Amino acid sequence: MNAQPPTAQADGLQDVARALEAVRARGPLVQSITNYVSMDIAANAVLAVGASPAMVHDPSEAAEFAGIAAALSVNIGTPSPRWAEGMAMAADAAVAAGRPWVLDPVAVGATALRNELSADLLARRPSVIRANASEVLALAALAGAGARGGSGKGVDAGDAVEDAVEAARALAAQRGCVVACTGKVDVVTDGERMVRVEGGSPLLPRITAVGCSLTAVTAAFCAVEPDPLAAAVAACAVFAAAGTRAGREARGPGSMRVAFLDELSTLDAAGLADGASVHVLTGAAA
Ligand SMILES: Nc1ncnc2c1ncn2[C@@H]1O[C@H](COP(=O)(O)OP(=O)(O)OP(=O)(O)O)[C@@H](O)[C@H]1O
Ligand SMILES: Cc1ncsc1CCO
Ligand SMILES: [Mg+2]
Repeated sequence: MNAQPPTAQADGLQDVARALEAVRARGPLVQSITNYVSMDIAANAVLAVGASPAMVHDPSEAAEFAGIAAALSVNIGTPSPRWAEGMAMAADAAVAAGRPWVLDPVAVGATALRNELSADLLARRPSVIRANASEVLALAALAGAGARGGSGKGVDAGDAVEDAVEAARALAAQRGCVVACTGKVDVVTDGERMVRVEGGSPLLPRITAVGCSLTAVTAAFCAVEPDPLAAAVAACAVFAAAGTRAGREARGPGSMRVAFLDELSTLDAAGLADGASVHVLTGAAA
């Protein structure tokens, strides 16, 4: 392990600002297979950062669409056997086309269907896994990456990110992917490098599907940034900054949801520096 002191925050945030500019300049087409709860906010978050969302899940078209999308996001939040078929076909088509895809294993650990589906999708080589701490612990245990399992309450986390950092690192190393473990702080790792992103607001987990939206936005960043660790850090930092800034004005979850989408759409380098910080814990960021 290549231990280094935390780098200057500004360096990491400059990379984030460049990645955000690239998303806005290129407007990548992002396919999302996501749960019924999240469809609206996830599509709006992808639009707000400057990409084009398309919610395409049915097995009759999911693989065909993955061939034209720049990146794919797969969220298992409201699963069924038919949706699972579409997820597997789309993931395989994305990999065959050399496109990145991001997995969100919602409430893995809660039911046999979610465990089987998550294990199946994990074998299809996601570029990034974006999950809360309880989901990271559960998925790592399922994958035999040495964790104790999670204490989630359905789709909500019951564990702190700090307690899932080693599971995230082990899972990423075992699978050769990036794990973005989110919560009060976010930790992003590829098994060697580890980056912590700070910011956000306690109002964020009081709005449903903000994590699902972050998963879809992570796919948008993966479409323009070839390093999936840098892409996941950028998505987390953009959410952290927009969350911090929206949280200052919001009166509760309702106005927060609106303010958060507005902040996402207007965020610039100054807003990033105002609302988020990026700390490289181990390994080179670039
Ligand atoms: N207490 C908090 N303070 C600041 N930011 C937070 C807090 N909790 C979550 N966040 C932020 O909210 C976003 C969603 O992360 P979270 O871990 O809550 O996802 P999740 O549990 O998968 O959510 P969902 O399943 O409802 O979509 C991330 O950007 C994360 O940093
Ligand atoms: C509330 C809820 N139930 C299934 S998915 C979802 C969205 C947050 O994960
Ligand atoms: Mg979630």
